[in-house]
Amino acid sequence: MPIHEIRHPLIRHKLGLMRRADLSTKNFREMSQEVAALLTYEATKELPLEPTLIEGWAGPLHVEKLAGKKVTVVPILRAGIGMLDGVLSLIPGAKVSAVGIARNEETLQAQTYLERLVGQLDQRLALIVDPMLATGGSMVATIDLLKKAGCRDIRALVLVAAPEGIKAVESRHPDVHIYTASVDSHLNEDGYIIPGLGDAGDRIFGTRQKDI
Ligand SMILES: O=P(O)(O)OC[C@H]1O[C@H](OP(=O)(O)OP(=O)(O)O)[C@H](O)[C@@H]1O
Ligand SMILES: O=c1cc[nH]c(=O)[nH]1
Ligand SMILES: [Mg+2]
Repeated sequence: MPIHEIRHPLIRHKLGLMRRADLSTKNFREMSQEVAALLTYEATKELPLEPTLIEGWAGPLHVEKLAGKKVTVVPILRAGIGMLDGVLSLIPGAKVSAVGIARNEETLQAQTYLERLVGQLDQRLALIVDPMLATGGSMVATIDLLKKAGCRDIRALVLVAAPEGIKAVESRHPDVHIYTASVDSHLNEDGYIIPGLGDAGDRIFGTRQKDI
């Protein structure tokens, strides 16, 4: 099942606060990072481990370490930056590949303006971060770029997902697992998620919020 709605009490509580229209920019930013960290915990639950021999305080000892692919975090600019540090708080050694995509407000088409993929993506697990999965256009475009660069193990972390966006990702990229704090009801006529969070980029960057 490629969609994972993480119904952890801490996530439910924080997301409930984030839905408040009067939440300050500071608190919205902090909670975006906190929920991102909690989603990271879930998205990495099945990562393989391997035994390694270390010198412990009482002598040689077998412990476990992460095996296999290293991680690249892929924030979709701008709003994805609001989740980046939350992921890095748990995976501090990860590489970061930035993708800049802006949704045209009239057509809702995703337009790519930056592609800065680093490292050997064919040997890495990519964790895409973006607060909102609405029509799915931005996420599908990002996955297209990563696959073109050879990446085969891709997971998406989003704060809120609309059924329309989930369907779009599932039909184009059924191998990509989506981890979200909430599957919301639907999109409104302007392509905003209901109940959603409003314009996540504006709330994270403190810019004007569109009248929706
Ligand atoms: O699923 P979609 O219909 O593509 O919509 C979701 C995208 O829209 C928002 O970004 P926006 O284009 O507003 O850019 P910003 O992050 O620079 O604010 C959001 O952060 C997603 O990237
Ligand atoms: O609800 C939405 C949809 C797209 N982008 C946002 O920031 N919010
Ligand atoms: Mg925005």
